[in-house]
Amino acid sequence: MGVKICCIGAGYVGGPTMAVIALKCPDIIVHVVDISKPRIDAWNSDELPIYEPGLDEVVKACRGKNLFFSTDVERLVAESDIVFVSVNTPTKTSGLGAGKAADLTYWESAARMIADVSTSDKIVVEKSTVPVKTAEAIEKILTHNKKGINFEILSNPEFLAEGTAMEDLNQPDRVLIGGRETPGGQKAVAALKAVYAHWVPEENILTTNLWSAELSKLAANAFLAQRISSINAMSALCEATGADVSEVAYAVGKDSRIGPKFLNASVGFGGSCFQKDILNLVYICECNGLPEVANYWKQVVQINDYQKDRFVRRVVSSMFNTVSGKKVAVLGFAFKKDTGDTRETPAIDVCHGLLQDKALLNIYDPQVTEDQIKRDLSLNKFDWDHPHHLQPTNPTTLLNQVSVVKDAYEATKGAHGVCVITEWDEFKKLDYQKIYDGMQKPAFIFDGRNVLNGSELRKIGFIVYSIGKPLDPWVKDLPAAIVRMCLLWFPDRVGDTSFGVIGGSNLMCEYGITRPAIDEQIIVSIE
Ligand SMILES: NC(=O)c1ccc[n+]([C@@H]2O[C@H](COP(=O)([O-])OP(=O)(O)OC[C@H]3O[C@@H](n4cnc5c(N)ncnc54)[C@H](O)[C@@H]3O)[C@@H](O)[C@H]2O)c1
Ligand SMILES: O=c1ccn([C@@H]2O[C@H](COP(=O)(O)OP(=O)(O)O[C@H]3O[C@H](CO)[C@@H](O)[C@H](O)[C@H]3O)[C@@H](O)[C@H]2O)c(=O)[nH]1
Repeated sequence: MGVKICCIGAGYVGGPTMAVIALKCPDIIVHVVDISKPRIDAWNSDELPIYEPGLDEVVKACRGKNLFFSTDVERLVAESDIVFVSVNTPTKTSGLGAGKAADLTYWESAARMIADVSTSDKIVVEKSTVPVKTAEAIEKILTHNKKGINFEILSNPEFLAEGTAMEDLNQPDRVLIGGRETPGGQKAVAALKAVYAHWVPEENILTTNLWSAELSKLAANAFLAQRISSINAMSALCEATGADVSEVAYAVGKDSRIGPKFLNASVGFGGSCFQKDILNLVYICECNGLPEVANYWKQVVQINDYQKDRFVRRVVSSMFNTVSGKKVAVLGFAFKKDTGDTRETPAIDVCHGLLQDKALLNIYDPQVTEDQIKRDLSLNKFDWDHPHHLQPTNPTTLLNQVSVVKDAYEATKGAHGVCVITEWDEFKKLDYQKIYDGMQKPAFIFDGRNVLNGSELRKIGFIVYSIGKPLDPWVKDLPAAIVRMCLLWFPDRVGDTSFGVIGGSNLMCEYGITRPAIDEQIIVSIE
């Protein structure tokens, strides 16, 4: 038998990554360990803890042969040659760097445990996404008890995307391994390279120094998210000008220097990585005395927040500036299709926005459970990224306004509006005539993913809003009416471009409304 691998953290990264290593390297024994017993039990059952196309088959093929899931963390770490660490690295919620910096509590406790239980030399691999220079701190922890054991630390960030994890792992664009430029460091790099070389072509295995590898992970996510924020920023301009964001994205992406990928305008990016990693990058820039660089990347997250907020405001303003007591169907809750993962999904912010305007939500997602949805709507920002059993919940009465239902037809029945938040394929194939017939009129559809055929829906009778597409006359005329009314209310502020009106529930000029209160929630500035 070859080397023994142990991976600490049986999550979205640890589980699939180790399953593929086990599949491709029958000579290697792979143990995946976790502090969460329910998670390990699920990995050992027929109902895996995560949904990822193609994962079941690989786990079933290897489990019990050279792939094992266990809570016997210390023993299995002690017995291994290579230890991957793939634990949570959430955003700090308090103290220095709160709201930005990475919280390395779980990483540090894993490193201390490795140092304490080890009786033989080990290669310790950073699989979690960590701030650049983390390896230096980890090295100090690993060597603190001076037992004469040699630890070599490597950075081997993971680039898989959820929903396509198995393809990404089978045929990675690249595998990145960073190590110390010492003979010991280079030997460790070669050992890890030999594992991936079982199936990844040599030219796709990149080796760098430790800091380049750590930073490349944050940089790659920042670049990807930046493309989405760029096209989303354009989507707002498209709506203001009559351009179509899909046409713009196609035309821009045809430039081979730019390329077509990651230019789909959306209600906003979600997922456990982009926001967290960019905030982490921002913090690192600030700590290194680079506020201009920090502000540049911060804007990617700010545009994303703006996009989610803009979507909610469109929904509310289109539906006569109030959704109070109205049923709104939310189709999709996962942060993207083909995953049951809801971490940092834009659905959470959209639902919160609508709930605060007193909407009654009927939520349906093919892969997300009612418990998960209600939990997500009750969690404070950033608390989702802790091991499940350590997440603090925050009971909220807003949940009284939420129903989670079993299919899209049930969700839309009797609804005033439908919001498509996740691009699940099944939403493209629904019988929209049937949905229209069952809804209140006028019936609204807000397509946050541009997956529906707007002109077909308009023929049925829907009022349609699609991100970054020419606006339906109904949607378009509303803000204009509000501006006109505002000019009457505040004639002294004409020409003051900093001035705007809220989209609060009492505002709809052509429906006999009262003068609105002004607050920071500006939706229309008066030009
Ligand atoms: N999800 C992704 O697509 C993705 C992709 C690339 C990188 N990453 C990074 O990989 C890391 C893990 O992400 P994830 O999505 O797999 O998280 P996850 O929450 O799904 O899994 C982490 C697991 O680690 C376990 N854990 C925490 N502390 C532990 C400890 N001391 N000992 C044993 N187990 C412990 C938790 O119980 C949990 O099951 C993060 O740093 C993340 O940023 C994630
Ligand atoms: O054109 C696009 C592409 C994506 N998204 C959204 O962006 C988010 C993230 O999507 P994606 O990147 O496909 O999924 P993740 O699983 O979050 O993967 C990202 O984050 C991982 C964790 O770090 C990295 O490993 C991956 O390389 C990186 O793609 C999702 O909400 C998508 O809907 C868009 O809105 N428009």
